[in-house]
Amino acid sequence: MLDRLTIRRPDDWHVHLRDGAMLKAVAPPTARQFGRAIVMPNLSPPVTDVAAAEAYRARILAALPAGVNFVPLMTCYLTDATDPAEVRRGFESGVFTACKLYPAHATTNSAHGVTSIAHIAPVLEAMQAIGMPLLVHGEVTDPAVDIFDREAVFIDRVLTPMLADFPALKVVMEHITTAEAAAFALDNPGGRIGATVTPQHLVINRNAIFAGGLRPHAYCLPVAKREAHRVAVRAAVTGGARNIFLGTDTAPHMVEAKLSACGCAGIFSALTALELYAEVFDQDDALDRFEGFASENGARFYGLPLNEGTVTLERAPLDVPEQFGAGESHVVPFRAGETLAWRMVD
Ligand SMILES: NC(=O)N[C@@H](CC(=O)O)C(=O)O
Ligand SMILES: [Zn+2]
Ligand SMILES: [Zn+2]
Repeated sequence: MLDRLTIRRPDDWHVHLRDGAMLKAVAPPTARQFGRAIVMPNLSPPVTDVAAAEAYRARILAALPAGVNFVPLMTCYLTDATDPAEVRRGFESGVFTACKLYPAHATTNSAHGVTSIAHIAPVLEAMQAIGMPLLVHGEVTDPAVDIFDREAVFIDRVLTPMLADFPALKVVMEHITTAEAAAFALDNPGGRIGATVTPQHLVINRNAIFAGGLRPHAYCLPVAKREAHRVAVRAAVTGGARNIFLGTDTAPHMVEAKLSACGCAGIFSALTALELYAEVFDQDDALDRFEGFASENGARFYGLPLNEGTVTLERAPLDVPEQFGAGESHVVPFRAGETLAWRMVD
């Protein structure tokens, strides 16, 4: 039995670092585990231009301890009014790595998101011309569509026509949760379609949200689906699909915002991200495929060099803290109070 695993330094291709005091708290754990991270732009106000992204990047770097080797990769939040010239300038100057499509009102801080793909057609034209990836929160917002069907319906109604209209556009299906999304990624291995998968969607199904009572800490978007979907997504990940990569979607919210009559969506996993995934690969007898998922597939999709250096994990119990941050106002991590089977060796 393998008890120690050394892999190339991994990247997290979907992270929410927030801002202010929260940024100072959550940036160091992500930087401890990962060489780079795609930083989501859904601040309020959102990061919609080059100047805002440069300023945010500087705040992220300032939140890290001296000497930490971590590169935040910035994204541009698309709105109906995004200027294609600004997107192009940001990408060509190395500030923007990608653009993020939030359908308006699909998730946290998406009120300024896109109301129709037609409104961003000139932006998508520019992006496909320069090879800039589009990162998609892939859920429709039509209130007539059941919340558990919103991802699958998005593939049919939005993603498929968009890929036909912009035949060279590279797209990452973020935080996939369904058999339909996993199949779509597996059917499109050619380098045009990528997908990220969170730790929670490999571990929990929708029962976790209602286990003995309402469980706000198991609530994120896209919401966890029924067991057959978890199994399908997990099989694609631990089966070694080369266009599926690590993206935690670590999304911290203060406990009072989670435990509310209208609780926020988001699960915080940054403290133990690698350990959560390692446990999944180990359970599926797929530890030999963990490095591809964590450290290679994403970089290859984005056309970035693989990281130098390594991280090591060992098979040893790791207690997930009950809370992150002292006092009444804190963040509750994913699987708080549980013991994981792997731990990163510093
Ligand atoms: N995943 C979540 O449930 N929440 C994210 C937004 C997102 O990634 O959709 C957040 O910013 O809190
Ligand atoms: Zn999202
Ligand atoms: Zn997210």
